[in-house]
Amino acid sequence: PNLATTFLDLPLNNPLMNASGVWCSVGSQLEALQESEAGAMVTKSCTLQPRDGNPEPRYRVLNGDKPWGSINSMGLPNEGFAYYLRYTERHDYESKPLFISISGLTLDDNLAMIDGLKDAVTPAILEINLSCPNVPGKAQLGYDFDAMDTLLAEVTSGYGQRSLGVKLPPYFDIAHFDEAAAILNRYPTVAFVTCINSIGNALAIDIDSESVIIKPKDGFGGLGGDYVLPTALANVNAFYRRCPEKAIIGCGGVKSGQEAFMHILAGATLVQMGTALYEEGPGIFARVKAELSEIMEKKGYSSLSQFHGKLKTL
Ligand SMILES: C=Cc1c(C(=O)O)[nH]c(=O)[nH]c1=O
Repeated sequence: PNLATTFLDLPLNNPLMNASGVWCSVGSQLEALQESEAGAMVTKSCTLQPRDGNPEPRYRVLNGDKPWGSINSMGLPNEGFAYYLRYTERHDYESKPLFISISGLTLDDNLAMIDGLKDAVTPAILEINLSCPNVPGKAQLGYDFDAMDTLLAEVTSGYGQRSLGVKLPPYFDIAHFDEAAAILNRYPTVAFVTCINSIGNALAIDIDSESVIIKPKDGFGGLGGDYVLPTALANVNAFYRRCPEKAIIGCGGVKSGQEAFMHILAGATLVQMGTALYEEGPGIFARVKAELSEIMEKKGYSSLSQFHGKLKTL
C-alpha cells in the first residue's frame, strides 16, 4: 500500500506527524523529528517572547489500568517566536513539510508573529492555536466565538492570501460544531482545521498520596491519550462534514495504525500524535506507518484516498 498523500499541494510520504507541543520545543527535538519517519512536523506553539511555563510536575502519563493517557498544564513553555522562525530557515523542506504553531497571549502578539512570518516568506505552514490562554477569567479563544471571529478577521487580513490553519479545542455540542464551522467557513484562506487540542481541565488523582499529580492549577490540566479518542474522532468528522473546502488534521488518541486509520476514515488528511509520541519517542512514526500499511493491506486498500472520509453510518 502507498501511504503517500498531499497537503496544500505539498507531497508527503505518509500522513503522520507530531502534535504541536510534543517533541518539538528545542532544536535537538526538532532535528530528531526531521530525521524521523514522520511525514510532516510542527513546532511547539510559540509566544512572541520566550516563556519558562509552569512549575513542574506539569506533565504526567496516566498509565494505571485501561484506559491510558496524559494530563498536562505546561503553561506554554517555549523559546519564543524568533527561535522557531530561525528553525524554519534551516528546515529541510525536501524531506518533509514543516508547520509552525503560534499561540500569542494577545491579539497584537499574534499579529506581530504573523507579520514576522509573512516577511520571512518561509514555506512553513502556519497553524494558529486557538486553545491558547486568553484574558484570565475569560474562556480560551476557541470557546469565545466572538473573540475567535475577531482574531480570524485580523489574522487572515494580516496574512494576506496565504493559506493557514487553526488548532481547535474539542467541542461537545452540535450547536457548537455548527457555530465554529460557520465562523471558519467565512475565512477561505483558513485552509485546514486541526482537531483536537487536549480536553481541558481534567483532574487526575493518586489514591496512595491522596493528591493531585501535577503542580499547576491545583492539578487541573489538559487530557490526552486513549481517553480523548472518541471525542477527537467526533470533532474530525464534524468539521469534515461542515467544512468541505478545508482539509482536516486529526489529533487525539492515536497510538497505533488502528486509530490513525479511524481518523482518516473520519476525514483526516494528516494525523498527529501527542501522548504516544511523548512516551515512545520519534521511533513511533516507523511503527505506526507499518501498522497502518498492514491494515490497508488486509483491507485491500492501495492508497489513503480509497478510504479517506468514507466512514459509513448505519
Ligand atoms: C497553548 C498551550 C497548550 C498547552 C500548554 O503549553 O500548557 N498544553 C496543551 O495541551 N495544549 C496547548 O495548546
